[in-house]
Amino acid sequence: MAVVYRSWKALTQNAILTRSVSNSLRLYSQKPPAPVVPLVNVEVDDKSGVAVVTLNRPPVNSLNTPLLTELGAAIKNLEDNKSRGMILTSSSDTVFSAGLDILEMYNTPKDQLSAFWTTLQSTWLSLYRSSFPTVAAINGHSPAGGCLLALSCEYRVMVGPKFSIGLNETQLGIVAPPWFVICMRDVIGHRQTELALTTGRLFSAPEALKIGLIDSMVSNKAEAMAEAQKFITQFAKIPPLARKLTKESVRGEGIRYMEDNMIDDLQIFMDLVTQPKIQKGLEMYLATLKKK
Ligand SMILES: CCCCCCCCCCC/C=C/C(=O)SCCNC(=O)CCNC(=O)[C@H](O)C(C)(C)COP(=O)(O)OP(=O)(O)OC[C@H]1O[C@@H](n2cnc3c(N)ncnc32)[C@H](O)[C@@H]1OP(=O)(O)O
Repeated sequence: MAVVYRSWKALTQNAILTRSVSNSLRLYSQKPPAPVVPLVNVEVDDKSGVAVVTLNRPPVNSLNTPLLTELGAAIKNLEDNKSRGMILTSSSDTVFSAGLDILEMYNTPKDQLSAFWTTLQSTWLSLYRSSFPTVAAINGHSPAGGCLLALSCEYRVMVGPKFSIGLNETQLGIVAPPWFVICMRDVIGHRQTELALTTGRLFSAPEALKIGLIDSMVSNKAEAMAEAQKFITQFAKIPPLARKLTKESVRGEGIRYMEDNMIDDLQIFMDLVTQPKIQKGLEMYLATLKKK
């Protein structure tokens, strides 16, 4: 028995030695690890104290769990540091955000699907109810979840005329949840929301301006950033607590909806999105996106 033990031990030690030599050799032959690039960049202007939060997930800033987690953490950090304001924009020249990452909803294990949706819920809530002023500088297309992010800010400046924005969920055979609807309705009103959402319409920037979906149209990102700064500057003389409580009061319906219905909302999402018919629809939509 002792002999067997000794030889087994020798064998394992030998294996450890061989492994560590080959690991070292592998280390020498490997390229250095790629730097970890943040999915969300935050730059705070020293003078104004305004933070520019840039979505940075090429090619289209589709919102997956890691991106939403980073965005949520960035907002919490600004909240903790009593930020003067936040401008949300994109590192892409043509896309603000392509909305939710469809790959997070297609053929996804239930635990991941649930983590994805709860991350979206909590990140959305922290953006929607943030105590500091928020502006979306929409420097590219902004469908569905991208439009939701923009709607959740207090002011929208969009680069036009060629980019589009809207809640196009019905065109994909899915349904914009009630909190998406509340955001849209609070910005463009009940009638326009019903028309826009039932048809899944995407609006060009001039059309969006006409119905009040965006507040301003500019011709490039620099102009968008300047106008966003200007919007935030007007709050310099407003007492922050009065501002925060007023914002919470105006946005009370959306905030309460999420606080009271987080679990039901998750359950409805899971039930709906895992239906074979919806999965087939998402598969076909992904295929059309890839074929373009
Ligand atoms: C009663 C209550 C019920 C509640 C039930 C809830 C039910 C679920 C609710 C879910 C709500 C969903 C919200 C969403 O946001 S769904 C996503 C909708 N998004 C879109 O429709 C936009 C799709 N994308 C585009 O239209 C274009 O990509 C865009 C105009 C944004 C940019 O065009 P561009 O030509 O610049 O880029 P490409 O189209 O070539 O795309 C590049 C690659 O990116 C991939 N892609 C694009 N969009 C997405 C996406 N949203 N998710 C994942 N991947 C995406 C695209 O396939 C290309 O990939 P490849 O490079 O691999 O080909």
